Amino acid sequence: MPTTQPELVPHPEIAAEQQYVQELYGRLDAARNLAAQRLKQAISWPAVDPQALQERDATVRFQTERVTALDAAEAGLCVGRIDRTEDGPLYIGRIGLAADDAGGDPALVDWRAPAARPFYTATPVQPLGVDRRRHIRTRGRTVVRLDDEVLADGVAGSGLTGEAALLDALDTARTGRMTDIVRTIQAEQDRIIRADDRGVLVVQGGPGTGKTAVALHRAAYLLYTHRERLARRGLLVVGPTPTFLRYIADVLPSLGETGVLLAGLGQLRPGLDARGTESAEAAAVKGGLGMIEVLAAAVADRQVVPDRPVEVTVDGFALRLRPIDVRRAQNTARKADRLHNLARAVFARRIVDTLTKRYTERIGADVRGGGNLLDREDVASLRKEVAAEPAVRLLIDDLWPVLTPERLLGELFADPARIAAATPDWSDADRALLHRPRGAAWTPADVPLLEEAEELLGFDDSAQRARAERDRRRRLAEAQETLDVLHGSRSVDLEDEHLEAEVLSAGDLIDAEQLAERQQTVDSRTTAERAAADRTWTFGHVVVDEAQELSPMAWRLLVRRCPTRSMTAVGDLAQTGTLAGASRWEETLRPHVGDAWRLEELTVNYRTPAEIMAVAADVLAAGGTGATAPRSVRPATEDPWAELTGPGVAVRVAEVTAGLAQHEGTTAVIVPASRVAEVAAAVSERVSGVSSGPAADSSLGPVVITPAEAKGLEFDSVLVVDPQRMLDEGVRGHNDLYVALTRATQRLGVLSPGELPEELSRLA
Ligand SMILES: Nc1ncnc2c1ncn2[C@@H]1O[C@H](COP(=O)(O)OP(=O)(O)OP(=O)(O)O)[C@@H](O)[C@H]1O
Repeated sequence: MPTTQPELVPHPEIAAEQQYVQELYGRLDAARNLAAQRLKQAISWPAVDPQALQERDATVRFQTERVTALDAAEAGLCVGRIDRTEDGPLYIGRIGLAADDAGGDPALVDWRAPAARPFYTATPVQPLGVDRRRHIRTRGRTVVRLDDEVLADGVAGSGLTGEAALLDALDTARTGRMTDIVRTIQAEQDRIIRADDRGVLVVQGGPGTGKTAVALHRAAYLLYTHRERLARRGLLVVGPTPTFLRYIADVLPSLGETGVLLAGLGQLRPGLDARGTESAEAAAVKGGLGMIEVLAAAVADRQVVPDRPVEVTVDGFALRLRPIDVRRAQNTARKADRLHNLARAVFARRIVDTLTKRYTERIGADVRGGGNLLDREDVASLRKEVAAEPAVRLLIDDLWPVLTPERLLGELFADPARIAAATPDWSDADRALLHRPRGAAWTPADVPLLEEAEELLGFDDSAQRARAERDRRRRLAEAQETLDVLHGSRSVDLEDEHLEAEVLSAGDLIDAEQLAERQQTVDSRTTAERAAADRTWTFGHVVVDEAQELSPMAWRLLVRRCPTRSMTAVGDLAQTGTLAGASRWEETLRPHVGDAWRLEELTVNYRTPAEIMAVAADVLAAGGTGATAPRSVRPATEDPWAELTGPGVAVRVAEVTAGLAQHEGTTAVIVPASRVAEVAAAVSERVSGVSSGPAADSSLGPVVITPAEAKGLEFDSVLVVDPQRMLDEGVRGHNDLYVALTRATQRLGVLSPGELPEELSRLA
């Protein structure tokens, strides 16, 4: 059973632990000094050639990462210890530190190492060779609290690991930034964090069960366990919104991992930050797999066959192109290459051939009725003339334009006629959802479509490749010249002929090809930077948070970026807010990964106090999904409440928020989308530091946000406004209200202008 040592009565062993922890910090300082010294040395290495430069960059990067990881380990370096029946105590911490005796246990074991596992999973029923577990809490470098659990007595407890330390951590006021949970990871979470990385691991869990925490600690675990592979291929963490990404941004760095790419769905296309908004229905239509066909049809629609002959004038001769000529050129091009932009060259060649033929027929015809008078060379020069004619180029552009994904989609969405042509079986209502003015901002739902379009269009890089080849030849020629100069100059400098024979010239050591290669510049970007800039980059592992929100098209994009399917997806089907999001994991994943996925569940809610969760559970039940609410681990210190405000709801919200903002920690006012402006204005008048919308930041003051914007976040105080409208307005209204109610870590109030919805009768 857990024994908690109240802070006022010092634990008898606190001084001994302080001494050990002090020693650990001594080792940390030594490791940090060594890494800093090595970094300094590496920076001053002379980089005589690109190879040395590359080696220097790699060492600098390695030592920088080491220093960063050691710096990150400073806060809470040692998290606890296990006393093993056979082998004595083992200290667990944020990093591993070697002991003086290389043969024995390390002074500190990294929490991710296999030896640390019993710290998180040993129970009185299954003690795994552990007699006692001790959680050590430090402030700065000072030990302030010890919490012991005796496991050897076999008395089953609450099922929680280090309950006292856990509850202490959960009661801490929030700062608006998520923190790591290395000290108090629970057994069911540990199992998921360390699970095998093959295939897609889906983690389903209710609100507050630690899905985000688990996903991020799993990322850190995988980086530790498969360091080399993941350092090369990179690890991508996908979150729903920029606010959410900011909320989780500190966790991996605090675990010493800085090389991870965090991206929202709107940022998965390099060079684009899609933050446009659109209706839930439009996003749903764009998220369906039916869009694959629509895009293919939209591309085919840009390959035009005119319905009557067209004429083009070359050097005063009108040359005629019949629809059948274009159709033939089109068929040949489509057979030659699947990708529109690459097949275009074949199409253009066929059109130029046909026009050249017409041209030769016109000017080479023998007036006396004999054969064509032009020889091969004449025909070749006429062909050149046709190909260079601007009118011919324009015609080819009309019939088979070069398309970027942005152009294809922009022109498709802006033109109802194009939409109709690409969606033969769609209703007019669905077609109208795709329509938007030209130049409107791209939305997150557009990103998978732009990427899909890129797959269909391809990119004709022949000009780029030709340029690269020309560059290579130039470098080669320059290198040869350099070597020639060196060779020519050596006998001038050396008078002794014998000596000259013994001196190796540059040309003997290196040939022009090698020298040219070394003149190429070295790419010194980190893996994450290179991955972020390259749309063809494939990741070693992808972590998806709030995975229930992903549309089928978004899944398709992510699977393309991770062909090994080594993915972790965490989410909650009871919180799905988008129409295109998941209702069943099986249905969502099978089209993309077949059977290569498995499900794990988290069942304990660490965030929301039991009394608040009981209110949320009623809403969940009324939603009819059949899902059960997770079990809360702690009681509320204040009961949740509701108040009927009448029509002046915004003013009352402002008054109550001003009161809540007096408490320590963060405050959120969660409102239906149609009330954001009114409520945000009223609250801003009363309280300072208020922010709202997608960029809202609770570390600055109260935030006024929608349930969609609150997804994944948590706040000490939550005020839910107009629950009835939230139910009516959301496309999955019960899920929205459920999300809103479960954001609170301490206190919850509900303000309703009219009658409380039946679902909240517990608060009446
Ligand atoms: N083992 C743990 N020790 C300490 N705190 C924990 C632990 N597990 C979860 N928490 C805390 O509980 C809160 C909820 O965790 P998290 O946000 O990861 O839950 P979630 O399942 O992603 O929730 P939601 O579905 O609402 O987004 C966080 O403050 C997190 O730090």
